[in-house]
Amino acid sequence: MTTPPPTPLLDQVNDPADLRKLSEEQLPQLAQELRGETVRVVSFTGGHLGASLGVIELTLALHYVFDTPRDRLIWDVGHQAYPHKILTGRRGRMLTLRQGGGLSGFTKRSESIYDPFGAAHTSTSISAALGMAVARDLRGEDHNVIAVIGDGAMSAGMAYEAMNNAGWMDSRLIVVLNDNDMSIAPPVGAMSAYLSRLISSRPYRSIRHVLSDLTKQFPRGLKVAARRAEEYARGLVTGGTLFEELGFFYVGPVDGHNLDHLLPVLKNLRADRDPGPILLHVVTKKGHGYPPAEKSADKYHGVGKFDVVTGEQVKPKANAPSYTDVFARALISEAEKDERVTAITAAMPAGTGLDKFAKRFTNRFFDVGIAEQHAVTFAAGLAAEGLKPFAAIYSTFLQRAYDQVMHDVSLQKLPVRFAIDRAGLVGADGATHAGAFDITYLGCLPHMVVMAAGDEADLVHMVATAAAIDDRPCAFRYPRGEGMGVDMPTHGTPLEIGKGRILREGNAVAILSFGGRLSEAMKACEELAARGFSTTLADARFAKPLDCELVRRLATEHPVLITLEENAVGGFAAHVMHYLATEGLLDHGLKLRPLCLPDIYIDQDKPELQYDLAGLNAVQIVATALRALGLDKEAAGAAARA
Ligand SMILES: Cc1ncc(C[n+]2csc(CCOP(=O)(O)OP(=O)(O)O)c2C)c(N)n1
Ligand SMILES: CC(=O)[C@@H](O)[C@H](O)COP(=O)(O)O
Ligand SMILES: [Mg+2]
Repeated sequence: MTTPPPTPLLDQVNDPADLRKLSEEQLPQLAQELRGETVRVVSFTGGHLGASLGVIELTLALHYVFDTPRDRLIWDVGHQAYPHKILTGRRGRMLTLRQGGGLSGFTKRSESIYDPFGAAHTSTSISAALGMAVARDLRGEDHNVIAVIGDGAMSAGMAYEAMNNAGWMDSRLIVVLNDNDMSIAPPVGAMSAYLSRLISSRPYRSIRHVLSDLTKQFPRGLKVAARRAEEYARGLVTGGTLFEELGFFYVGPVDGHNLDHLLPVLKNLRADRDPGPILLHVVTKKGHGYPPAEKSADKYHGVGKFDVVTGEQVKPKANAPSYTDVFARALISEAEKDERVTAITAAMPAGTGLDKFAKRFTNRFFDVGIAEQHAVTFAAGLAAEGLKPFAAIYSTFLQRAYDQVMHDVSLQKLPVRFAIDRAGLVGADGATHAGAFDITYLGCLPHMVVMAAGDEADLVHMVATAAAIDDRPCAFRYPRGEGMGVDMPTHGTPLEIGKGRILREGNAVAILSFGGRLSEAMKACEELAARGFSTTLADARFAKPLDCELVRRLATEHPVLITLEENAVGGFAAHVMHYLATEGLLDHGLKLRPLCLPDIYIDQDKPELQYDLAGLNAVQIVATALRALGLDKEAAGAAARA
């Protein structure tokens, strides 16, 4: 390990109050130290490096000028908040970032008073900031509220809903648009093109111009009125920027890496007491100041551990293809057979594997931006016209689009196929990104077929099944990470709808698994067999329609039935229990044990440890079975050996 470069200024900064003791002349050096420290930390922990490197100067300038935490600073997503964490008393814990018991990879209210609002899903910051600004006004207080939102996050409906509301209200609010011309992938959409035009039509101002503009700009009301009068007089009725038309006072674009520009602008915004929202357009570069990040296509959006000198990332050797890759390949194969197959992502082309689909079928691939709600209804429109849309959306992000799934898809029985990646616990991203609820929120919708892949081969068949289901919507879920290493089929074959499969037969215990815990269920069966208990293992494949015949058989032929799923209470087990109760199959002594995610939010950790906490690993399945068989002592012993 090389010795980290000295950080004499950063060492003096435990919190923003220390930062404000430094002179402005010292800030460029501090920025350099902060950048080096951010790179160093993430080289050990992995994480969202590129976004953080892009806001080093902005973070320094905001904390230097504003009186945080009294002034509220809200980072959209929170994935760019590593330098903010370093400056706000968390430097000593940075090496625990994204690890069990450590710092979250996002902003989190319970972590620091400098995190006034938690995040991880995009585009919430302006709404939250407006709420805080209005609360301040109602209380008669006078602090500032600042939201920092990226250009990618600006593509989501929620950001526009918030601007629409803010522009109409009188609350004093500062929105910093951090425009690095990147989302996770290159940004898409008309708004992105508009921002580029805005920047090229208004090149950076020299410091002399910035200052003189700002002096002229305040008080804002007068400036706006004067400019409007002049525009109307000259017949320029097209108005100002889109933001101005929405009621914001637009300032910029400003070079977000130039402290000589940022500081005076921010000081002016701090001094401004006029009502209404301001939008400061700051232009930055994702990955700025770290050459390997600047050169890479994704600007080091999300990285594993890496070598600081070369930038080379440590990629653990894969033992099996990832579910995401299997899905992408299977979908391409379906698209080769049927030209109606189309694919939609909401700004996650690489994460969902659809970047591969995009290369092969450019015209049938749609990246709609960070806009899950639109993605779903757009898919509904495609389906209404007879196409076969696959909306590939992470389980956690599909939560955004619930009404669209219900109202636009399920109610109209439109055959949209939901490819739900990141089902279950996801590791380092923690609770915000866990796919914990989709079986519940999809399983209760009429018409919806809900499948979960027990292994990667079955995922191939589920893609084929989804392509074949053309009279109603369906969803298939699969976890983050590698498959089980099973033999892969050469092509997908549609499954019989609502039919599960039996993988091994026994008589003491039945395990009915739905989805990605199948491998743990298999291990549990081996362990139970070693203890002399024969187990039936079934893979339900469908939560809806449920394989009632299979459930009935398992319930009537075994004294103990365990259901297993990576979803919260109210998911697969609820369907099984509902059926059993309705049919009177719980009236004769069956010991039913539903194993699902507990009713808590599980923070970041290694997935296997998260599942330990959730009680969904093989040892806990075995302990559950032994307890149900009345072998409490053995169960305790089995659990203790974990
Ligand atoms: C609702 C939602 N959809 C998708 C994501 C995944 N995601 C995280 S960051 C990001 C890109 C954000 O781009 P931008 O706001 O420009 O920030 P940058 O990374 O460029 O700083 C995306 C798509 C998410 N966190 N939340
Ligand atoms: C911040 C964010 O929401 C994404 O970058 C997310 O962390 C990606 O997760 P995966 O690594 O599972 O694609
Ligand atoms: Mg961006």
